[in-house]
Amino acid sequence: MTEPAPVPPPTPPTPPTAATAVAATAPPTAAPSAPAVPTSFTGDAAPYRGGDPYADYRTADLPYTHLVDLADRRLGASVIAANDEFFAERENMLKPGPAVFDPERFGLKGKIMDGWETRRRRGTDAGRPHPAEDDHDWALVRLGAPGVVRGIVVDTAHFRGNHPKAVSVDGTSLPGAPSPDDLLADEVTWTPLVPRTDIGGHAANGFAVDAERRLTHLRVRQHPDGGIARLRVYGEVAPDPGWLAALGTFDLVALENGGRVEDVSDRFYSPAVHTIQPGRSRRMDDGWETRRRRDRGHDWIRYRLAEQGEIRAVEIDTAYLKGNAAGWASLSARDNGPAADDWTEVLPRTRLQPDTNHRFVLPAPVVATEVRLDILPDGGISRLRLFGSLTDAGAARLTARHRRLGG
Ligand SMILES: NC(=O)NC(NC(N)=O)C(=O)[O-]
Repeated sequence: MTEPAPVPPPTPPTPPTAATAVAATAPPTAAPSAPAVPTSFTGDAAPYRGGDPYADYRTADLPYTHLVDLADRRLGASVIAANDEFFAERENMLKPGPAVFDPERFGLKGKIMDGWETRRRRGTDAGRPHPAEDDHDWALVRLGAPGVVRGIVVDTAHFRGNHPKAVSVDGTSLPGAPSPDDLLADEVTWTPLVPRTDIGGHAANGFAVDAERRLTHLRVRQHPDGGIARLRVYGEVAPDPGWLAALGTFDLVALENGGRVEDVSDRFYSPAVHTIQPGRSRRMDDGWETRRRRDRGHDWIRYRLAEQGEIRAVEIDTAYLKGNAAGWASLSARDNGPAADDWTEVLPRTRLQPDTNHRFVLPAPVVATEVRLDILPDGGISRLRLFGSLTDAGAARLTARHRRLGG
């Protein structure tokens, strides 16, 4: 079976976040660029003058936004501590979707901002009213899954005169579930990901990251103070091979286990990566939904497994897709090798029901590194689960990668 021709991604109709804005136009297989290079945004944005607050938002196409956001709250990321959050809570930084701005909303402490915002720093006395050169605010972020960071977006949407002058970001890797105090201890070594760099207000400030290490936590600093609307940390999940070996059978395509979406026919309503997120979908936009097709084609997603695995059981869930669930689905698999283009059908075209989890035991285990889901003719699914275990070769490669990344 030959792979269907991809349908080009559409232009999103509404003003999006930095992350979704660039995701919609980024090439799906672009390689990350090497050194940490800031975007060109610096300085204040103009004061808000009414109308669409995103009209003068500054953003750019960034080559790493097709990767998974390791700081996605839905993957389990959390801002576990910050030294100050006087004006706005640190947790806002990891919310999915664009930051919201309502010019009329004020609370008892000031303007309600959809981001993490600290108070204004002051100097020591009347003769030195300005903050010292090294004064800064910090927040500690636990990644949703340990991984290698390829790019970071510090989104200052709506922070026009109160964004930080500069930011810096460092990463570390600690086992287990370290507390904020554990992370703040002197002996923790931090790898610089983004050196202290001036950034712009009301802008998607993007940084390519060159750090070939498996990281579990980030330290975000704003110099000397200010507000950050959203933090996106793009990269590749690096699962713990010891954990996967202990589990034995697990979901080979789950994001948290190192599975990923390689390409997809349609990104119109929701990203295909939703189909491999943890847990069951909770509403329609938590799954993957395509446009209504008016041609004779069909939609599809191509996935890469955590490593070479043996798939034994499959779940295709259409939860919350009721009038728009895929009509039929089929699954094909291929294994890396000389004939890597040969797809083998492992689940024949099968009728799907709306809002239903469908379970299939495969007649024989299927060894694969990639899987393609075809849905006919269009519509959506909420989750795909591919249960099985790693082959010996897959487990060995994963262990070697883990060691290479300092795990
Ligand atoms: N207009 C403001 O946003 N002012 C202050 N911030 C909030 N959130 O009120 C400040 O000092 O940056």
